[in-house]
Amino acid sequence: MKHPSTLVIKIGSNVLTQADGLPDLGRMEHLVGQIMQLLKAGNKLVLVSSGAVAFGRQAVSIPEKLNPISKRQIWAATGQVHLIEAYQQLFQKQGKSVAQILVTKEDFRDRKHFLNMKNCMEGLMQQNILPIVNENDTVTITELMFTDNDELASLTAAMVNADSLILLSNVDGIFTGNPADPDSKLIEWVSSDTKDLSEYISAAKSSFGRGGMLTKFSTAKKSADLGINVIIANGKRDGVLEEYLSGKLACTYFEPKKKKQAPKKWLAHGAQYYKGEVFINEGAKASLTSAVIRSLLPVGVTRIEGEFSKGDILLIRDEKGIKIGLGRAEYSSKSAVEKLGQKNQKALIHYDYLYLFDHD
Ligand SMILES: Nc1ncnc2c1ncn2[C@@H]1O[C@H](COP(=O)(O)OP(=O)(O)O)[C@@H](O)[C@H]1O
Ligand SMILES: N[C@@H](CCC(=O)OP(=O)(O)O)C(=O)O
Repeated sequence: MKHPSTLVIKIGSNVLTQADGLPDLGRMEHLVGQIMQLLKAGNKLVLVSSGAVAFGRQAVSIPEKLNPISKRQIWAATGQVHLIEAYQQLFQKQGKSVAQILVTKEDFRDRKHFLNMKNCMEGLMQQNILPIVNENDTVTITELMFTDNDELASLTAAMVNADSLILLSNVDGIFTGNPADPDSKLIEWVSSDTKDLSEYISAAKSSFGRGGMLTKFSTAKKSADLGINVIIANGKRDGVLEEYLSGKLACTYFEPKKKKQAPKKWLAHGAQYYKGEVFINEGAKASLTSAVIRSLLPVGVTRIEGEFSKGDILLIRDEKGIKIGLGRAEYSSKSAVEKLGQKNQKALIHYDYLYLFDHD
C-alpha cells in the first residue's frame, strides 16, 4: 500500500451485528481502534458504515404486521442515531471527532450536489474529522435506493479520489464456492483482466446484508477498473486493518486498471443517472473511439432524446443503439437540438467529461 493513502472503508451490517441481530459493540470498539491506527499512520479516511437498521431493531419494537417499508424506515431513522452515537463515543475516547453524512442516489446524479458533498468530505478530513457516511434510508425507497452500501462506498471512493477501497464483510473475501465448505479456497488476487467470477458465487447473502457477494464483486470490479485498489476482507477478524497495514491480510485483492481522472470516475458511475440520450453517426463514433483525444461535436449527432440541462449526464449510443459511453452536457437539450448535425459548433460533450465503455 502507498503511504499515506486516501482510504474508504465500508463496514457491512453483519460485521456490526451478533448472530441474534443485536449490535456487536465489542466488534465496533475493536474496529474503531484499528481505524485509529490507520489514521495515526497518516492516512486520510472516510468510513461508510451500515448498521442503522440493526441498531434500530434493538432500540424500538414495532408491530410485526407493519409493512416492511415502514418498518425499515422506522428502524433506520431511530437506529442511525444509536449507530452514530456509538461511533461518536468510541472515537471520542480516542480523541477523534466524527461527522455524520447521510446521502441519497440523487446526490451523486447532479454535478453541483456531487461537488458540494466532495468539498464537505475533504473539508472534514482536512480538519481531522472523520466523515461517517450512510444511506439516508428514510427517504430512499425501492428504485431510489443504492443497490447496497457497497455501491455507496464505491461512489464515495471515486468522489474523494481514494487510492483504496476496503469492503469489510463477514467472510475473508470471495471463495471458489460456499465459504463454509472446507473445499472452497479464498481467491486472493483478481487480475484487472478478470471479467466475471459468478461461477463461484451463490446468491446467498449474510443474514442482515442487502446486496450479496455477486453485487459486491461487480461493485469492487467497477472501482478497480477506475484505478482504485479494492479489498474484500473479514471485518470480524481481529486485527484486520492492522494486518492490512502490514500487508499480511488474507483477503481478496482486485488489481486496479490505470487510474482515471476524477470527472471520468464520476461519469463512470452515471449509467443509471443519465438525463438524456445522444445518438451519433459512424464518423463521430470512429473519432471518439480513436486514440486521439476528441470531444463530441454536434455535426456527428443524429438524434437527441430526453430533456437535459447543462451539466447533466448523457448516454451516448451509436446508430444501431449500442451504448458507447457517458458524457456531461455542455449545454441544454434545447440548444443541442438547434445545433444538431451542424458544423463549426461548440462541443456538446468535452473530452474531459467523456467516459467511453470498454467493448470486447
Ligand atoms: N463464493 C463466495 N465467496 C464468499 N461469500 C459468498 C460467496 N457466495 C456467496 N457468498 C455470501 O456473500 C455474503 C457476503 O455478502 P453480503 O451479505 O452482501 O455482506 P455485507 O452485509 O457484508 O455487505 C457472505 O456472507 C456469503 O454468505
Ligand atoms: N443503510 C442500511 C444498510 C444497507 C446495506 O447495504 O447493508 P450491507 O449490505 O450490510 O452493507 C443500514 O444502515 O442499515
